[in-house]
Amino acid sequence: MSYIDIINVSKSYADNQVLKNISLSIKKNEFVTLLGSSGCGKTTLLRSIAGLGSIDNGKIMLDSEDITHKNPGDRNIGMIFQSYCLFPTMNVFNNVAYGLKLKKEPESKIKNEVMSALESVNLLEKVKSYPSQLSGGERQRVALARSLVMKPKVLLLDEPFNAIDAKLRKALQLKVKELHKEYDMTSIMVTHDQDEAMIMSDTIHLFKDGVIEQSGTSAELYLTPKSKYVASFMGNYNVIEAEIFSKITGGKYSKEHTIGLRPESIEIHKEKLEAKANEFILSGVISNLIPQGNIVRFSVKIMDEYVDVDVLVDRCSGFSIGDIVNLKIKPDKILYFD
Ligand SMILES: Nc1ncnc2c1ncn2[C@@H]1O[C@H](COP(=O)(O)OP(=O)(O)OP(=O)(O)O)[C@@H](O)[C@H]1O
Repeated sequence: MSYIDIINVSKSYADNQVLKNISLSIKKNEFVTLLGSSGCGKTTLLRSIAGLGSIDNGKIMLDSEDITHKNPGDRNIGMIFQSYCLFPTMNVFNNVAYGLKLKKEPESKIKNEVMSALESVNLLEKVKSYPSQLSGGERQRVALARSLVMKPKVLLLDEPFNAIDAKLRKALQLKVKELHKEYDMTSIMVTHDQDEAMIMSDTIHLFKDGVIEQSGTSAELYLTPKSKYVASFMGNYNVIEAEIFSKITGGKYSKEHTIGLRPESIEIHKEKLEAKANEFILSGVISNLIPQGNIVRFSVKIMDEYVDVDVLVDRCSGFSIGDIVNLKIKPDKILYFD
């Protein structure tokens, strides 16, 4: 049973059609990400759900109610933007209390709710500070508390961690997930960062030019991408045209296909290998080694092509640039795209 239904939603700005008949369903308490490259329509859809932008066609349902034409203030939806949007002349307490004051809630209730929201985001000690006295991460947490205090049914997050450094970003991502559960919310986040989408989401909707290219869990999108586009977006797939794959493997692949290989699914060996049934053993030369945290990415030149292979950092001793190596590719690791 879905909680939010986006039904055949379309939107154009002049002759630029930004949303092309989008439909998707979101369950209660789900954490959903709208993922895609810049300009593909994610924010336009998020703003339509919030009521901050109109749509040309279609319907938006929330908890079985048609909210397509409802005022933003009547939707019980909270929104957090990349740019925080805090009031610079108000201290943290008053920024967070703003919405409750507008609703003319009693003073004692406002105080309790604000302090409890600030406690949730670990900011009690900054209650009297002004936005200019806070770091980017602290400002974003104030923005989060300001939304939480209104106890929205739905929380919308538009690239909320963009302006925050990598370490704090991780901590805030986990905090938001924790609060999403604690406040019993349904959350929809827009991002162009696939790692962030994979860390946070129950379901990812990957957009491409105003349509949803694929929806699923992060594992589904990563392991079974339905197209070359999804594979390139979700991971660091080697995407190889059939003609070239036929050339380097000596096999025969239909020209209509493109081959996808995940770098971590390819084995790399210094010693000579015997190919078992349907396996490929390809010889090449290491042209580059790029450390990437817990893995090292090897770029291996085979004829005129480069294939990326990921190896755990503690398994790469003994390999150097210029070494001749053998790659083993198992048949069940090969993906075929039309
Ligand atoms: N108010 C507007 N008037 C005209 N065109 C607009 C308006 N808002 C957005 N657009 C255009 O609509 C397209 C989609 O914009 P949108 O902000 O939804 O993309 P996005 O996927 O969220 O991108 P980004 O990640 O860069 O924010 C873009 O081509 C953008 O220039």
